[in-house]
Amino acid sequence: MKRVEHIGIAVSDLEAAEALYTRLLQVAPYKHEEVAGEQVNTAFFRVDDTKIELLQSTDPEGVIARFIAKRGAGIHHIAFEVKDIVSEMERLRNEGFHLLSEAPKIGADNKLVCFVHPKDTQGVLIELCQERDSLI
Ligand SMILES: CC[C@@H](C(=O)O)C(=O)SCCNC(=O)CCNC(=O)[C@H](O)C(C)(C)COP(=O)(O)OP(=O)(O)OC[C@H]1O[C@@H](n2cnc3c(N)ncnc32)[C@H](O)[C@@H]1OP(=O)(O)O
Ligand SMILES: [Co+2]
Repeated sequence: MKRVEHIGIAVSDLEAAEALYTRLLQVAPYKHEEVAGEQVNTAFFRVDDTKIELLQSTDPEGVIARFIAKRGAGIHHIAFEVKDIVSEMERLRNEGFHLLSEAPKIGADNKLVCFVHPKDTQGVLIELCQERDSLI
């Protein structure tokens, strides 16, 4: 794993959360993107060499909506950048971690992503991500 690529934060009102993080970080979001496959709208802020990813559900039954219903808004996942997501997935499977997809999925910001079940990681949802342009 190379570094923390982003921290995902589940929010119920993206516009209000964006305004708040803009005030907090003193920087505007550099990007908005809908990821239909994950049923989310996102806004991204740069913080040094990492990012904050705000996530609002586009579906009342989506994972972000369910997370907020159960736990309230807040930190949803930590994403680690990896060099080769397929081999990292294989390594983690061999280590006994339960991955939430068989293969990498399309994420936001030009990434391939996959998730490790929070039950295997002390209650923290972990995302792996790899830049799509850097595919090996
Ligand atoms: C924008 C695209 C991409 C990117 O490029 O960065 C993203 O970040 S997408 C982010 C949204 N997508 C995902 O999170 C996909 C992976 N997540 C899942 O598949 C599910 O959320 C889950 C982790 C498998 C949980 O789903 P499910 O089992 O259906 O939900 P429950 O609500 O029943 O929860 C079961 C259990 O797990 C706890 N939980 C749920 N989410 C989290 C979380 N983020 N962190 C920690 N724990 C979590 C939940 O509280 C339940 O616990 P118990 O109540 O104790 O059973
Ligand atoms: Co993410």
